Amino acid sequence: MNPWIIGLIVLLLAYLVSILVSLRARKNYAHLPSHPQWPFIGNAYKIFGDSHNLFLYYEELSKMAEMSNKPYVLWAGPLPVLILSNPDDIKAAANTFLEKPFYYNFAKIWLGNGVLLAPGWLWKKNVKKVASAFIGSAVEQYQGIFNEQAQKLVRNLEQETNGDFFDSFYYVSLSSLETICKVSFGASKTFNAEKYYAALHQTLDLILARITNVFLHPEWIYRLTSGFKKLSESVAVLHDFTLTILRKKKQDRNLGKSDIKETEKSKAFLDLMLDLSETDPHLTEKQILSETATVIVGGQETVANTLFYIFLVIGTRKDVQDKLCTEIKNVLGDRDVQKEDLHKLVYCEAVINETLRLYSPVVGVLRYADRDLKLSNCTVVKGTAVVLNFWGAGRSERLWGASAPDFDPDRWMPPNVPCTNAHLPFSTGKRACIGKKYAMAFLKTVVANCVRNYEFTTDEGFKQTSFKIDLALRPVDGNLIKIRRRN
Ligand code: HEM
Repeated sequence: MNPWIIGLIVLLLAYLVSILVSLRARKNYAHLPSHPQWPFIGNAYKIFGDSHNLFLYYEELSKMAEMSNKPYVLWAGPLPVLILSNPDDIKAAANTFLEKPFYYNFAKIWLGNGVLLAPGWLWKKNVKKVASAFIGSAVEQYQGIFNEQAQKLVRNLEQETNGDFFDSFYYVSLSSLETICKVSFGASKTFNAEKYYAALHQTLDLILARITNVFLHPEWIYRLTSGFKKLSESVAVLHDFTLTILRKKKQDRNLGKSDIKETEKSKAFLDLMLDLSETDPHLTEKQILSETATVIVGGQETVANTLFYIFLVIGTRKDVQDKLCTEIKNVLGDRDVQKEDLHKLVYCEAVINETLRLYSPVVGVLRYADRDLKLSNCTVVKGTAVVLNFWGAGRSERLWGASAPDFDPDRWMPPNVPCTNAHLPFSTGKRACIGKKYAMAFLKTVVANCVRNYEFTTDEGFKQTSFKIDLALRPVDGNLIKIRRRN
């Protein structure tokens, strides 16, 4: 028989089998909003294209879910992906499902089995150890680093006070990277933030390029590409930084020396991991490398994006900057931020929360349903990939009222009662962010320092800007600000 005909029959049979396997899910999800399906690829045609196209689709499906108040279903070929936007559904799924779908594996070459990517059983073993470096009392010890870094950012921004519009992303990225690296590595002399940043961004870009190209998903194909070679090289740069510092620390420990100076108030994340590894055989050098890379990426990209959006939104609102200035003056005057000040910066917290509600850097996360779960409008069928849609929950007019699209920090101020149930930028449930306390303390410290030194103005283009989903939410354009020294 003609080999083409044999190939076609095999393909058809595979297609029929996949339809049969997914019959139960198809029946369960038949009443949910979706787009028309194409043979073989289902709705996957909706996610082809660039990261801007991906955002437009995400926005469209979020609106469909909002209007119907039901989950949206996407068929990635024969595989169902259920997008949950209702906070109760999101919470139920986040508390039930520990596993992550295979898409996360594309970052394993870099983050290994660190807590972000680890299978459920390993995550349970390690999460408390990693999280112990970011609980309240540990974060309080980093306040000196936060002040130092915020002041450095203020100094770096000085060169942009010539009245021209500029893109603040590089400045805030470097600042958040240096901060999380100081917390992770301690005061290492070998750390070069610019070199680390270049490798980090090349790594993120290459992983994203793979996620958005289904032809690169099979491992054996990807390994034949130049992208794989480049990714291996940039990951090697990142791992070498950590390994050099880790091995030096180990050497010093063996010699009974410590590189922790008397003046350093906090213990670096790596030192904490090394302490724990003395009694915990699971904390191998490889595992410590993965946990450190995870903490650095967790604490860098998200924090940088949040600061970037804060500067953009406050630049459109002089009244918000005036209120921030009054609060900063009343709580701090001209002095450094101390840990006792953080809870008093109430309006500053409202500005951060409102920015995160509208521009959550992580628009959604994925979980793998390893069992059935009953929700209000459907049953999640085992084998489904579930998206927890934080963007949809944060912008829902049903939950936040008609003013949901507006930037309004006052909705967080008493006596107003915000819909905290639908505010999920740090995720929720078992695998939620462990860095929230760190993030809020650092963000407040930077905002206080920057706003008391500069007045921000945003380019008009920002109001019309659209977004793209490049792992984190990024604007397509219109992302420029202007700063002026305050008297
Ligand atoms: C505004 C800042 C931040 C935002 C919006 C944010 C958001 C998130 C989200 C949505 C997740 C869940 C990811 C998933 O389920 O796939 C997550 C997890 C994580 N974040 Fe953050 N994060 C922020 C800051 C930080 C910081 C500062 C650190 C470290 C110091 C950090 C470390 C982590 C880690 C280690 C995880 C994995 C937790 C686990 O799976 O157990 N994050 N973050």
